[in-house]
Formats: sequence, C-alpha cells, structure tokens
Amino acid sequence: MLHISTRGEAPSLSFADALLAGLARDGGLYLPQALPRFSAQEIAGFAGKPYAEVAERVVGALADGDIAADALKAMIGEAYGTFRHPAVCPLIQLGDNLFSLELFHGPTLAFKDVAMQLLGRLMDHVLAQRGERATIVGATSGDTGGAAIDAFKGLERVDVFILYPHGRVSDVQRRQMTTVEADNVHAIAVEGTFDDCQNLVKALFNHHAFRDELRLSGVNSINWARIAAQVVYYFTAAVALGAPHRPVSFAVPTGNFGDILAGWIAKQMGLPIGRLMVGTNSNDILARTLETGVYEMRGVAATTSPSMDIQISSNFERLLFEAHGRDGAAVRRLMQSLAQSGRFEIAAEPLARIRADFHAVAQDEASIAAEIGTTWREAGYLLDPHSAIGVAAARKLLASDPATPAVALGTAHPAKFPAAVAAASGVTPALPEHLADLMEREERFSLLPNDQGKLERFIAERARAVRSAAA
Ligand SMILES: Cc1ncc(COP(=O)(O)O)c(C=O)c1O
Ligand SMILES: N[C@@H](CCOP(=O)(O)O)C(=O)O
Repeated sequence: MLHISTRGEAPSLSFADALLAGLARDGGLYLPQALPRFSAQEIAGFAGKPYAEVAERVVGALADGDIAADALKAMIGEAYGTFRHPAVCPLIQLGDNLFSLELFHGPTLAFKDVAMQLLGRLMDHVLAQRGERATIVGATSGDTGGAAIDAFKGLERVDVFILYPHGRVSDVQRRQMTTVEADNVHAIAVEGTFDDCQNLVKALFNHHAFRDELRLSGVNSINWARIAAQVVYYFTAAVALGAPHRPVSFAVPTGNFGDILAGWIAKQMGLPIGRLMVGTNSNDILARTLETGVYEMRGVAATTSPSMDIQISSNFERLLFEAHGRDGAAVRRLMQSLAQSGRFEIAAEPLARIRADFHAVAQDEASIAAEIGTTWREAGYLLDPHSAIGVAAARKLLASDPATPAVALGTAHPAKFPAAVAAASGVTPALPEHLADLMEREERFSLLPNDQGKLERFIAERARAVRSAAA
C-alpha cells in the first residue's frame, strides 16, 4: 500500500519508506492511500486478547506486509515488554461510565512510549535491512524527546537530535532528555517555544540538500508510523468496554493532534467510536477553530500542562486533507495562509465534516487544578495536569450522553509534574524506582538560539564526528 502526502506534490511511498522519511518532501504529512477496515466480527475477536496480539493485527494491517509478520511480532513483543503493567495500557474506572486509559506505563512515563518503543525497533530493523544510517531530528514540548531518546539511545545506525524549548519543560522531562549517557543522543535547548522547535525541524526537512546529506528522519507524530502505533489502544480500550456491540467515546488531551487523530483513524478502520472530544489547556487554538472555523495563532502561554503548550498543531493537517476530500492543493493553500498570516479559514463543508466527528473543550489553569483535586478526593486517583484535561473533557461528554462510556486518555504519570499535582491535590507523587535517582544524575545538553543555520552546523558537526569515530 502506498502513502500519499497531504500536500499532493511528494512521491508516494511504502510504509517502510514513509517510516524513514518522516515529513514528505513537499512539506506535507503521509497517510495511506486507503485505510484497512476490520469487520465487526474481527473487532469482537480482539476481546480478551493481550495488547501485543491486537497490536500485531492493527499495525500489521497498516504496514500491509511491508514489515515481515514474524519480525513485527518480535518487535512488538520487545517494545511492550518494556512496559511496567502486564496489560500495557490498562483501563481504570473512575466513575459511572467514566474511564481512564493509562498510557504511561512505559519507560519515560508518557503515552509517547507506546509508539516510540515500537518506532525505534521498526526504524532500526529497516535501516539494518538496507545497510543505511539515519539522523533523527525531533521537537518536543517535553515528552516526545524523552521517549525518543530512550527508544533510540545506543543504536548504532542512528544519531538523535532533540530540540526542546529552554525553560519550558518540567524538571523531570528535561532530565529524562539530558541525563542519558549515549554518544548518539544530543539534547538541544532552543531559545524559543515548542512551535519554534517544531518549525526548525520542519525547516531542516524542507532544506533538501541538508536532509539528503544527513539522511534525516523524524520521530514526531508527523511520522505516520507514530500514528499507526497509537491506533492500537483505541481498539483495546473500546473492545474492553463492549465494542463493537456498542459505541465508546474518547476524550483526548490534545496538542499536536496526533493522539486524537489516531482515534479518528481507528474509527475509519471500523471501530464504533461515538464522539472524539479534543481537550486543550488555555492554548485553545483547536477549541476556537472547531467553534469558529478560523484557525488563528495567538501567543503561546506557559501552563502546568507544558506538553500541550502548542499553537501549530501538526496533525490537524491530516484531518484537513481528509475533510477537503483529499485535495492536496486545498491543503497547500491553507498552509500557505498559515505561514504568511498566522491564520486560515475552513470552508463550511469541510468544517461540517470535522464537526461531525470532533468536539472540543478548553480548560483554564483553575479548572485543571480543580479536576486534579476532585478526582483525588472522589476517586482516590491522582491525575497529572494533561490527563486531568482529558478527564474534564470526558465529564463534558458524559453530561450530554451519560449512556455511552467515555474514556479519558491518561497521557502522563503524575510524577512527571509533581509541583502542579501537589499544589492541586496535596499529594506529591513519587517517581517509579527506575527513575528514583533522576534528580541526582548529571545533565548534558547544548543551548542554541532559534536559528536554522546554527542548528544545521551543530547537527552536521556532531553527526560527522560520531560517524567518523564509528568508522
Ligand atoms: C502528556 C501529554 N499529553 C497530551 C499531549 C498531546 O498529544 P498530541 O500532541 O498527540 O495531541 C502531549 C504531547 O503531545 C503530552 O506529552
Ligand atoms: N507534546 C509533544 C509535542 C510533540 O508531539 P508529537 O506527538 O508530534 O511528537 C511532546 O511532549 O513533545
């Protein structure tokens, strides 16, 4: 199966090629030409199966034979063997029809591990088959970076450069990136916001000579394989709650729109998802867009849910592509408008299509703290600020439809954000044992300005040095 770019001007690629490419050469994002679909009977058959087995079916269908089934099975087994919970992504009941899907039992305590542990293995596998090396560049508002560094540390065929906004991630998140001792890992603090970091990464991909010389690859959710791996937990959660015999709704703390897009993909693959609720913090560009049809950037505010302090929500482009009937030219026009004026307007028809599947609600800092406090007092369950946005959004779903189970995605462990959690609940969550000495480990990072030229020189020098030391 080939994968096509949302901007319609890049070569179509196989799953393995799209995996290594990251961003398409026309600046767009890859999507499969057609999505596989499971019958209700097949979905019912997922009930009671271990997570890894469902992952084999779902990721296997999306990879469409491009990765040999036995190799995929082995990689999935290894990837989810790194999780501390036997169910991998357990479902916890918090109230009547209210559930938390805990996605934070991987090595770095965030949902990013679910995809990244598999992505690292998939990339290494494909690079080894081809005898190639790659330079991975990624932008993080806190969690993707740590998850990528954990998944790729020490791999011989990749150098990893992670850009994070200086002073805008939590101490735990920063230390997960800066204390890893591996020569192929480079943590870069950028003087700017997450959006600046993400723009720099996209600019590196769009500088084709640099991209080709260093064989750039991406691990943000611009990489289709990230989304493919995230589709799996929508299936396991919904089936555990009675799908395909009844619909299940999901509330998703949203920033780059990758996680909730994975839910929409699951729906296109046959899963009966009721409503998909976008939850944002006060960086509410997506909530405003769904309400008004105008996507308009405003300055980004620093919040207690820093991983969602995002204005340019990359994966929204994939949804726009679908809502415009897969018209790459229409997406190019919208993206040009965004680059030139910081805004674009969605026409009535595509907006109606988006609104048919998605709803949105924004939470300010006071409501996030209140949700952490309420859930702790009423359910004895400690939420991190991002997951609290999900639970608050799920309550909104239940207020209008109490009969349909609402699953809030639990995207981070509360110990990643101890100060905010303690302030809201009075409880200071402890880091799991494997990270207990994180605050004592030595840090190693480079501070760079928000400057593409300087970043390119930095990456080229480091990548060449590692390659000549390895030769
Ligand atoms: C803890 C946490 N929650 C939610 C999000 C938002 O997810 P997405 O960017 O896929 O919308 C992120 C970052 O992406 C995150 O790190
Ligand atoms: N919240 C993310 C931002 C990057 O998102 P991604 O899913 O596109 O990698 C983070 O924590 O880094």
